Amino acid sequence: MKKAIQFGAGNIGRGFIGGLLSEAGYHVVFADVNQEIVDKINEDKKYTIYVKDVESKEIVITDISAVNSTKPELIDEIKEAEIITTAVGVRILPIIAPSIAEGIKARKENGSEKYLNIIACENAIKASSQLKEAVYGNLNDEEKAYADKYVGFPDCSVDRIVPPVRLDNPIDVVVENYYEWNVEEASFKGAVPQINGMNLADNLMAYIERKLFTLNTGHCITAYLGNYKGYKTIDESIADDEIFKTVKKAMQQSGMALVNKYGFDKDAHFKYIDKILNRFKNPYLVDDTARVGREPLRKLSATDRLTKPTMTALEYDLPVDALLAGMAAALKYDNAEDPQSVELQDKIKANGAKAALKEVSGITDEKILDDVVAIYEAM
Ligand SMILES: NC(=O)C1=CN([C@@H]2O[C@H](COP(=O)(O)OP(=O)(O)OC[C@H]3O[C@@H](n4cnc5c(N)ncnc54)[C@H](O)[C@@H]3O)[C@@H](O)[C@H]2O)C=CC1
Ligand SMILES: O=P(O)(O)OC[C@H]1O[C@](O)(CO)[C@@H](O)[C@@H]1O
Repeated sequence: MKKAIQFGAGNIGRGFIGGLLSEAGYHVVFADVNQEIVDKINEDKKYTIYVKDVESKEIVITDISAVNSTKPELIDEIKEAEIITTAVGVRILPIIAPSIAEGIKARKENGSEKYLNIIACENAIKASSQLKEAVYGNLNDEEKAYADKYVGFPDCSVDRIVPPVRLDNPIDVVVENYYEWNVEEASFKGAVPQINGMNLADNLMAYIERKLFTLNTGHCITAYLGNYKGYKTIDESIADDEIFKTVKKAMQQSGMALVNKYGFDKDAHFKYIDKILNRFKNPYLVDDTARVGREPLRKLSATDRLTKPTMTALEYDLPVDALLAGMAAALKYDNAEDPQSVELQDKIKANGAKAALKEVSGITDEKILDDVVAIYEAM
């Protein structure tokens, strides 16, 4: 039996990566802290992915089980796994790293010469490399040497919109039809697994930035502007012509930065942007602005979807006004249920918008900070 472990039985875990692994013939063990979900997966041993788009379909995912990721059973599962994937959120990676390290130690103690590949499917730059660093922090030199030989950490980009939906069965999921999962071929250890839907790539940074600074840039600006105007969902927000125009312009400004940086074909890239804007309009997905805008401190940080494309565009002397409008809208994001939004608003109240943005984004260019604040104050 080929075994895969999917850390995080949430939306992407069940709605995308876990589903692909199961369809590729793996027995998928979901590892999660949510005991209710763990129990339900073990009880049903299957769930349904509802694809809701222009065309709808249902895919039943089978040959699955689950384990509580805080329990010792997880280590036994890691001993037998060929592949580990994560979709837990980038800030959770350091929390799961010690268990993964324990699993690697157990494999070494068993004298295992089986390869293990670990792919962090998170919205972040080189998330698997980040996880590797956290795992290696829990290994001694001998264990690191073992991991260097047998454990791969290929980076990836992961793209499918899977909003949380309350269905009668809590482990069923609703997804869009589109998906794209690009994984760095050269970093696999041992034979590269053949998984339908997993695209092997060699220029991963280009794929990661293409996705993060196009879909995620446009998506969060839609969320922040939509929230500001009182819309609840992404499709409602993008139907507002003023928001649509700002979002499209921001994606094109980020796009021109990518075209210059990576030599992408401009026409093809602008078509990619239009396709993404159509995905935002999907009326069958009820995707809250609060989900897409979640954790604004992370989204405004130096390497993420607002600041990084802006700084790249500036390096090439390209216009950035729509991206700055997106940042201003992020500063306006005020949601008492999102701890990072509360922290952001506290920082703004304590020190002003300019100082808060400077601290959160790492931007030191006074003119850019002033331009964002001018838009923010005019809103
Ligand atoms: N939902 C989406 O459309 C997409 C999400 N992503 C990325 O995928 C990642 C997960 O996002 P979602 O699936 O939306 O979130 P989610 O909140 O639906 O799922 C996260 C899961 O991780 C579990 N978890 C939390 N701490 C854990 C731990 N210590 N050990 C094991 N499991 C733990 C949670 O209980 C939850 O089931 C994020 O990095 C997100 O940026 C990427 C592309 C699309
Ligand atoms: O999961 P994050 O990084 O908080 O951001 C939400 C984003 O993730 C996605 O769910 C999938 O890429 C997008 O829909 C959205 O832009």
